Amino acid sequence: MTAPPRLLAAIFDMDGTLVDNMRFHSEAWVSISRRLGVEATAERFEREFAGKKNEEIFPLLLGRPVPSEELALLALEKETHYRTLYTPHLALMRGAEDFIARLRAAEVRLAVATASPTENRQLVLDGLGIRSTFARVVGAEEVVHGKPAPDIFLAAARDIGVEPAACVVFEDALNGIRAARAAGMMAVGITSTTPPELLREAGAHWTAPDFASLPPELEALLRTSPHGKGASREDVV
Ligand SMILES: O=P(O)(O)OC[C@H]1O[C@@H](O)[C@H](O)[C@@H](O)[C@@H]1O
Repeated sequence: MTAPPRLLAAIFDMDGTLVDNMRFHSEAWVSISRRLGVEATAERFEREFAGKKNEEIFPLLLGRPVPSEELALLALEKETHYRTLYTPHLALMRGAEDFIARLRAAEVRLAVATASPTENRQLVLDGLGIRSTFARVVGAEEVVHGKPAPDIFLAAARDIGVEPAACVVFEDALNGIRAARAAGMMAVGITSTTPPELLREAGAHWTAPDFASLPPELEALLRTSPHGKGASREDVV
């Protein structure tokens, strides 16, 4: 890869990245699929649907267009079930607090770009008291196309005033990694949900199990930030 001029912004996916919650989403998806009489596995949600918007997932799941009123009811049912399952487990991903503090100290701009709807964002970002950490939170309803379209990451970068090539995205979903690459950003695959080799195949430059075990290349990248200690471009390649 060609090294970016600097690291100026970090854009975080929320579900599966800032928090380790994808198994609760999958459980809620499997449960609503069963009720609707559709065969669907947790793996299908994690590999094929994760990162897409609910209005994109339900028509794929049901194999037909879903009118907006029906869609709103289905989404409410799935998301309410997910929140009931996940709320007792609410916690930041391992190492996230320290890593975010380091990014802030390095004056890296921070944003969240998530396919999750408002109430899910409230649960995680307000529930953990981290919303004000981010200069911008872009949600599903603000873009027409969910991941793997680049729209949500481009919107985040635009709103925080950083060119895509100077942004690094942290993502756990294959669709999210593809979206980050389509946006022209660097991509780190967090392996909470998907094996590292699949994330790399989708385009992740690096992978890590969590924020406490980030690869050395990322440390070098951090040194190219406004208050980093100064790494040469070659260190990052
Ligand atoms: O973009 P994020 O934060 O990974 O959110 C994705 C999730 O958003 C949820 O609302 C969907 O129901 C999930 O199936 C989806 O995976």
